[in-house]
Amino acid sequence: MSISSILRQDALEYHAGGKPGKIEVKPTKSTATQRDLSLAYSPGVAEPCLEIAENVEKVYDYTAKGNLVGVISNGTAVLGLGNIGPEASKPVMEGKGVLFKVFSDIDVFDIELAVTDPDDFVDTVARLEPTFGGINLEDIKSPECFEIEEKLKARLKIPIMHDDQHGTAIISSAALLNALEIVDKKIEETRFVISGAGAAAISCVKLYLKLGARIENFYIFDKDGLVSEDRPDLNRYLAPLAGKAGRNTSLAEAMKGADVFLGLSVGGILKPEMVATMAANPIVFAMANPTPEIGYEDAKAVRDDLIMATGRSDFPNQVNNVLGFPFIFRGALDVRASEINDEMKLAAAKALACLAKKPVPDIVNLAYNEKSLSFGPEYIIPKPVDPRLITTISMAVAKAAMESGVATKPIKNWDVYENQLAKRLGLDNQVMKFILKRAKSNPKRIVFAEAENLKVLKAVREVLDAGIAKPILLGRKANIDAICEEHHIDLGDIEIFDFKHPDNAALLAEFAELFYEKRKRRGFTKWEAEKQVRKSNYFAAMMLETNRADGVISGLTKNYPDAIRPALQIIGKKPGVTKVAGMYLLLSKQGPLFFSDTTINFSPSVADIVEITELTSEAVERFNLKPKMAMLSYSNFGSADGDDALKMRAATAILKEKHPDWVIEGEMQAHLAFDKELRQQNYPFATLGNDTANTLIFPNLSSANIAYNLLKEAADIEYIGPILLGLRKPVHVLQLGASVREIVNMVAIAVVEAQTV
Ligand SMILES: NC(=O)C1=CN([C@@H]2O[C@H](COP(=O)(O)OP(=O)(O)OC[C@H]3O[C@@H](n4cnc5c(N)ncnc54)[C@H](OP(=O)(O)O)[C@@H]3O)[C@@H](O)[C@H]2O)C=CC1
Ligand SMILES: CC(=O)C(=O)O
Ligand SMILES: [Mg+2]
Repeated sequence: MSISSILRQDALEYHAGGKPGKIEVKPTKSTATQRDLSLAYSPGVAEPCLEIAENVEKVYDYTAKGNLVGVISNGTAVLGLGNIGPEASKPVMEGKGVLFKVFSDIDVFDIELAVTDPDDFVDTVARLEPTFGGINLEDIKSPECFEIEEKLKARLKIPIMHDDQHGTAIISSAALLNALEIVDKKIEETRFVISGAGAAAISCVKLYLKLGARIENFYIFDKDGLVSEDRPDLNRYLAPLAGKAGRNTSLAEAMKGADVFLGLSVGGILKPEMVATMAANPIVFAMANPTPEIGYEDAKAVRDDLIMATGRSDFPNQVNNVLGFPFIFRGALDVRASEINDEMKLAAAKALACLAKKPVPDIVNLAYNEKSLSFGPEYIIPKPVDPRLITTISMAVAKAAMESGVATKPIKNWDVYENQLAKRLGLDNQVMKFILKRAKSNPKRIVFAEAENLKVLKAVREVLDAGIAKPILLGRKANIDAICEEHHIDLGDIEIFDFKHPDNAALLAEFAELFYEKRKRRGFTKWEAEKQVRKSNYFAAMMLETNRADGVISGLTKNYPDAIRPALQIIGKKPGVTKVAGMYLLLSKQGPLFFSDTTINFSPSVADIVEITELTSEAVERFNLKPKMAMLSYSNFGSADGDDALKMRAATAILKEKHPDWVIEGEMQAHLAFDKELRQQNYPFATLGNDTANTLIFPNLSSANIAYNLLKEAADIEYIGPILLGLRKPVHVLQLGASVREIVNMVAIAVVEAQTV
């Protein structure tokens, strides 16, 4: 498998385009004014300098050191490309910087050193200790890399890790343990063939031995052949790993009957005919980059019982140290660990292996264009884009650092730490966490009107795992079971209601009668009523109406007006309410934003706006938030007199009078809802006061709908909705194509609503 010429051109253009390279330095403080500059530099900068001079630990308070990692190489073993020199290694080191940033929010200076002598290398790096919170050594050839790491660890008090050794060992161990579990083999009895006897390979072998593998079961090859006792050239790192088989044993011979092949050498050296001779259910990790020892498809073509992994992202099972280093360093930096020790490495490997067995978040399936990743031969290890990696691995590493006594700044509150980690990737979602917690405190019966659907069934599994509701599924049992079986979804003994089954004829008749009573003066005949309640979303609404369920989730496969109709016809509005409306929640970086009415009322009157705002305020409070409402328009506090401006002005006046304690202001342009300074300068009377709005009320459906759709697409903001307001009991209609996560969120919202009905 070679890199195609198109890809080569793409890669070169990618790196050369715009500003050459992949990273830049960005200030984190305001530099807009002369005053800012005086603080950032002279004279202000002298103050933190003096503080640090007095107490060197304060460098963590006043500089970027605590979040800064040096990625340092001399270019002697760059990927599988060999000794190509420090300049040629720079794209890889910049790349590593990018991965540190996007996966764990760690800042990196990449440093390429023109030095190969181990002692010179150590002296140079040791002198950088004041700059960095941690040091990631990268792509340094063996055996020098071992000596370099050992000496630096002895000299420095910040965490240091040679990633090609330990990152690779940790990640491949997690994948190996899971693969062995799938093929039901014991590591003690597993026979390994290792291609490569360098930094990565030696470290992997050592960790596998710690996990229970036996040294006599290893056949390790380098350029000169088998690492065997009869070789006089073995260095002090390799000699203890030498086997008894003669040095002339070939790779092909060793592969016969082998259980595991691990490639950490160069591309293309493993032949399909060798894979063909391996033991039953063989495992091949061809991890050389960018070209693996054998291509994924070439290996799979000769063995259909093979579990195959590579270091690349374009095939299943990417076993690459990117799954480790960002999160290992995150955990180590956060507890200000003095080193990265074996306990921390093993904790990372175990956490990673466990995570692969948990249900895969939708966002990961989406990223890989997969319908349903789940633990098995094609998914032995989580994907690098999995948003749970940061919390799972970093917390495990931080805990292990504390337990092994190397943490100088222990974590005091793990919930707070978990939130901080999630926030680093913009995953902070306090609002939904609150709703999920509240739902769990008193789970309600939620009926899923469209249960013969993969996404719904996956959501139901998550709902069961989270304990937020008692799901009832409407659909044919055989169909639901078939989908679950195909996608390895275990729903246990969940209630499945095959409502059209002859056994349920009496219930259907009862519902038809009730529906007829409700709608006979709205033109429905008995025959039509019987027909309607045989539709799943009518049946679900009937279950809710007759207290056989506490909430309904429907709509995923229907169009919105069709899906909402049964709720309006059967459940109807709350007493005293004349309007039903739809609200969206956007989880913006600044915090949650509620938009209303995005879904139902085309051109609401002043009275309608008042009612919609009241319903919205009540719903926002259910999220444990105080509504701070901006009544939006194109005019500011009477600056224009168009119909919509007048409408929002009048509605604001009524609401202010009715609810004097509310935080509500208007009419105003959308930016004023967020720009406190501008508002205070020009409209100091505006009672949003020192706050920014969290609830936006729009003058009509077009503006609300356009605004939230624009934001969610252009600004890539996660959203939840539409949340129906004004119904007597909780019914929520999903948007066509809603994701599993959105469905789960809607269930939680329905449960919390049902708790207060
Ligand atoms: N997927 C992942 O996460 C990772 C993958 N890797 C990959 O592993 C490989 C090795 O990296 P690293 O250990 O850092 O580098 P090293 O230079 O330390 O080791 C390379 C090893 O490969 C051996 N080798 C080279 N050519 C052959 C050959 N034809 N047959 C058998 N052995 C050979 C070398 O033998 P000799 O000692 O005789 O020179 C050496 O032992 C690279 O391809 C790298 O991309 C590395 C880290 C992580
Ligand atoms: C992934 C990595 O570090 C390597 O291939 O060298
Ligand atoms: Mg590397």
